[in-house]
Amino acid sequence: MKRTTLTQYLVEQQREEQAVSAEVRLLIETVSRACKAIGHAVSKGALGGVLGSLESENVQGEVQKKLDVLSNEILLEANEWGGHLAAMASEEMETIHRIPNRYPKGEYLLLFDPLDGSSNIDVNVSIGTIFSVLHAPHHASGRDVDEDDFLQPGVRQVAAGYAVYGPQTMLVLTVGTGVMGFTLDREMGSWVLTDPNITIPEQTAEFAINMSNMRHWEAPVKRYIDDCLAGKGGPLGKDYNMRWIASMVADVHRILTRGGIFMYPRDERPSGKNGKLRLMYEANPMSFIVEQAGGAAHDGSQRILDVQPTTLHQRIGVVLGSKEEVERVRRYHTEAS
Ligand SMILES: O=P(O)(O)OC[C@H]1O[C@](O)(COP(=O)(O)O)[C@@H](O)[C@@H]1O
Ligand SMILES: [Mg+2]
Ligand SMILES: [Mg+2]
Repeated sequence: MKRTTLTQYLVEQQREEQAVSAEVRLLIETVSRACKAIGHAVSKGALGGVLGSLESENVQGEVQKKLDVLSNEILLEANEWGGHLAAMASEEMETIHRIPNRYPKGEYLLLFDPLDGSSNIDVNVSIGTIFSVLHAPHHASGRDVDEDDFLQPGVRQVAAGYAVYGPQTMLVLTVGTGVMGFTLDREMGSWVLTDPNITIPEQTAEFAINMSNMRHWEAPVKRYIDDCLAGKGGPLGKDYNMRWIASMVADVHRILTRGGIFMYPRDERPSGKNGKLRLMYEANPMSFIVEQAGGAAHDGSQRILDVQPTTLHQRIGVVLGSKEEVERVRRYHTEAS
């Protein structure tokens, strides 16, 4: 069987499809190498001394796990010299990280959630890394990048992807020409294309939501989940199944594989009115991937990829997955307004 590696796929996207520049190709390869290193650390668990929490908190006031910080360092270090970057931004860093002493200035910006699903680290459940690539606006002018340069809507993403550290380590990637899944061949150390042209089935009978927040949800979300729970005899006319892993990467990966709807909606708590997930390095890359796989993503009203960010770490409600169900939730919101 002919094996296509990530490198071969990217070269083909560069030369034949002109979907990526040589710089983006190298950048993705660098990120994918960092993900291999993170996956390696994850797999060592207690033997590598990587489990548990630190004393520190990140910018969102969340206690940092050792692996949050280690993964952030691995990504920073790999990309400091390996890519054509002007700057990086991360869930774990308050401000942007400029690439020092580069001339000409790098053309791209990299954003990442170095370790997604932190609550699952110590219990040996799938976790991941999410990343997004943007152009650095005005890079030709030679001026230093600032935080405002990152505040671009998700439609401008040049590439997005995630690595999932589960029973298999996989990298799922889009450069705007569909979604490709690569599995890490640990013996060879290479990412092998195992899931070409991933598409999400339009219809589904599976939902993913943290039900413990039900009492805080807005009415349209409650209506949708009530309809799902009503099953065959209810308005949707079918029995639904539910899954919640509590790692966005793993939940979205399941949806890409077998369809479904994923929701972390904004809710009526003061702390929930803007949602929980982060727009720039969780919602945007995942929405780009989901749309490229034929699905849809909105925040309850607006398409996520059209949202104009105002701050680097802003949160947003997320509804994504199989088109028909995602559109149904949007309709429920419209009918309620
Ligand atoms: O614990 P909850 O409220 O169900 O939240 C789970 C969600 O939080 C997250 O873990 C947040 O990501 P981080 O671990 O990167 O902070 C998502 O991956 C997941 O969808
Ligand atoms: Mg996350
Ligand atoms: Mg994280």
